[in-house]
Amino acid sequence: MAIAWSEKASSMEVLAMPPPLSPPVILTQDELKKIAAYKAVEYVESGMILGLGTGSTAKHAVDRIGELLRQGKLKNIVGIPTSKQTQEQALSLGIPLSDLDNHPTVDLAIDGADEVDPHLNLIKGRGGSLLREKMVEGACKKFVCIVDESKLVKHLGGSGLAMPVEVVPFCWKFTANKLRDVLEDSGCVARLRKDCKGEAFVSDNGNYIVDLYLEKEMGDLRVASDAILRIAGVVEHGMFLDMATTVIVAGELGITIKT
Ligand SMILES: O=C[C@H](O)[C@H](O)[C@H](O)COP(=O)(O)O
Repeated sequence: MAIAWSEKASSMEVLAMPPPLSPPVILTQDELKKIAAYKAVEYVESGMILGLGTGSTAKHAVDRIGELLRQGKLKNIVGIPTSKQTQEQALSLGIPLSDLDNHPTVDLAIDGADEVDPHLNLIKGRGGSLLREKMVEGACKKFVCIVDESKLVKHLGGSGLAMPVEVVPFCWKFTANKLRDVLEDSGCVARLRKDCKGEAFVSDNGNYIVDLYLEKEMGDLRVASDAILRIAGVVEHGMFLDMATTVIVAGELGITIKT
C-alpha cells in the first residue's frame, strides 16, 4: 500500500486498490480524475446545498451528481455553480441551481485544483474560474478538493506552471508590473493570459487574468496573499489558503484522503 505524501497531516486515510492484476492496468490521468470525483460524491447527501466546481476533474463530479439525481439516489439538491461552464453543464443534467445571494451558506463544495501543497493549500484558476470558486468555496462548511496525483507539489508555484491572478482590464500592464514587483524575491514573471485567438482571455466576470510564474518559493503565503490583494487593480488571486477541508488524491496505487 502506498502513501502519496509523507508530510504532516492531521489525519490520513489510504484506501488500497485491489492487488495489481497481471498485466497491471495503467489508468489515464482522466480516469484518475474520475476516480477522485466519484469518491468525493460519496460525501453528498440529499437536501444539500452544493458548490459545483469547474474544470476537467470537477466535471466528473457534476456528471455523477446528475446521474444520482436521475436515479433517485439523491434528492432535493441545490447546486451553486462556480462558472458559466459548470452552470451550463448542471442545467443540461437537470440539477436545480441557485446562487450565493439566495443560499449564502453552502453545505459542501467539490472542486479540482491545479496544485496542492502538503498543508492542503491550493492553486486554482488555470481554467480562469478562480473568483467565483473562491466565493463559493469560501462560503462552504466543507470543501472537498479532488485531484490526480500529478497535482501534488512541495510548495505552491512548485509545478513551474502559472499562479493566476484576476485583474481589472483597466491598465492591466500597470497591475501586472506591480504583481511582479511584489513577488520580485521569488523571481516572478507576469504574463497576460491570451485566448486561442491571441486576444486577452476574459473571465466570467469580465476581467483579465495575469499568470505569475515563480522561480522560487513565495515564503509566507499569507504575507504574499495580503501583498497581492493590496494592489489596486487586483480582483482576486488563485491561492486558496486553508480552504480545503479534505483533499482526495487518486494515483496509480490507490486513493489518498487528507483532512
Ligand atoms: O479555473 C479552473 C479551476 O480552478 C479548476 O478547478 C482547476 O484549474 C483544475 O482544473 P482541472 O481539474 O481541469 O485540472
